Amino acid sequence: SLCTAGRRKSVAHQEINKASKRLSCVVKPPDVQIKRGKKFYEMIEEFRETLEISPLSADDVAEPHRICVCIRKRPLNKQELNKKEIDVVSVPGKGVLMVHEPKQKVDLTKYLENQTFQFDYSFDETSTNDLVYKFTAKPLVQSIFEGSMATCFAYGQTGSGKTHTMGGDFTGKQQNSAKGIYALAAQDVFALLNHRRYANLDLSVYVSFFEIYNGKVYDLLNKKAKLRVLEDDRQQVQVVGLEEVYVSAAEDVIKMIQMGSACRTSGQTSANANSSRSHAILQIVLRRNDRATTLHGKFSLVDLAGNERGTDVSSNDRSTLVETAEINRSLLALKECIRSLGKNSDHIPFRMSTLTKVLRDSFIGDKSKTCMIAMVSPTMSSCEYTMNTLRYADRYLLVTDCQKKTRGVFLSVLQSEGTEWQCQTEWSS
Ligand SMILES: Nc1ncnc2c1ncn2[C@@H]1O[C@H](COP(=O)(O)OP(=O)(O)OP(=O)(O)O)[C@@H](O)[C@H]1O
Repeated sequence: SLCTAGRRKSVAHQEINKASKRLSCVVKPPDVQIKRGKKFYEMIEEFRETLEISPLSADDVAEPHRICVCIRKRPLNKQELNKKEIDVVSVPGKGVLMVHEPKQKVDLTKYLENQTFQFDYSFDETSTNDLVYKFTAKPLVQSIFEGSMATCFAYGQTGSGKTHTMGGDFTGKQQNSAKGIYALAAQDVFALLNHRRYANLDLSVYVSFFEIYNGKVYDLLNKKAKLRVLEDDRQQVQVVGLEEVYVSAAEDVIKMIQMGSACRTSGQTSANANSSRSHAILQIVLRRNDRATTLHGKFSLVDLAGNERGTDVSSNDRSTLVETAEINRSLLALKECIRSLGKNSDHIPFRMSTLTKVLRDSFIGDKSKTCMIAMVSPTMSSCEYTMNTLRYADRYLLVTDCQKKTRGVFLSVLQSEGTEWQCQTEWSS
């Protein structure tokens, strides 16, 4: 249990400290840089041996959630392995993720700061897209047949695996679009459409795919046409002229994804490689086959802009600053809207950004359901970005009306600093 993990943690701490002291007395490192890295690596390995591991399996049951917050750690890649980068993230399972942050005291003694975060589900580096899908988007697909407005977000720093998760993995330059959450969701939509339980609803499936860059909407199924977002007097938000393509099979959806993704990256040079600075939104829409093609349910799958821009203040290029401010604003708005949804609040601050405006439907009413998959890179060099992601997505901060866990006492100290949230989390037994 987590309580045991908590107790073990302090014991492990002492042992690790002892071990590191011994090492530092006896071993004189010839190459400080490498030795330093290695020592942290050893400390982390020793700590890992004390962890109780119970990874999520495909046989586990996906519990229904109105708001589900998950974390996915990607494996170290080839370049990182070549550079002998250290993996500082552990996923023991049961929704827990730990970061082993290397620290140094003023007297230069090294120690690990082990921070624990709790989510609904945590996926380790061996998890497949299929497994992630089962616990995140799959339950939402079912819900749109019941009339829900569902959203699934991929959040994280550039290179942490958002596109891999949503759009599918790459073998060389070729993306396996059929293996991403977009495609897996599309396959299930058609499976359910033909299921006898929903057949009498007489529904058709439509797809739209668009991008939000610097607060502007671009249609990825119509040559990146720039579209306007309007709100009528009944507060209904409309993206004027957005293509909504009728699809009759999952393969059609995959074609649209490939077309849209190609459109998204076309004409990009390294100077304007904005795909990781824009939000991509795929919408799978269910409409009744009546005269008005009445909306029945909608699933929005969102590949969010890289969040590291939020901390990147080194650039003084004006367009980058504007871009950064816009990304920050939309991610903060998203967090506020999910928080309002969690509190069942009447006030949804959706006007704060274009992203939340176009997703307004998804934040109102008891039929709204949402899932956030936060991605993290495992390396020591991305530690700071990883901590930012974890703080953003921490279930207890994102969803404030959470139930008290009986397994442990959760302490969280919230401190608001501008648009940045800072927190400390600990388990105590
Ligand atoms: N779970 C995983 N297993 C194996 N490889 C992965 C995994 N997640 C990501 N990768 C690999 O890591 C690299 C970066 O992933 P990806 O392009 O999905 O990141 P991203 O977060 O979408 O970045 P960007 O914001 O720049 O689009 C890719 O080469 C991808 O194939």
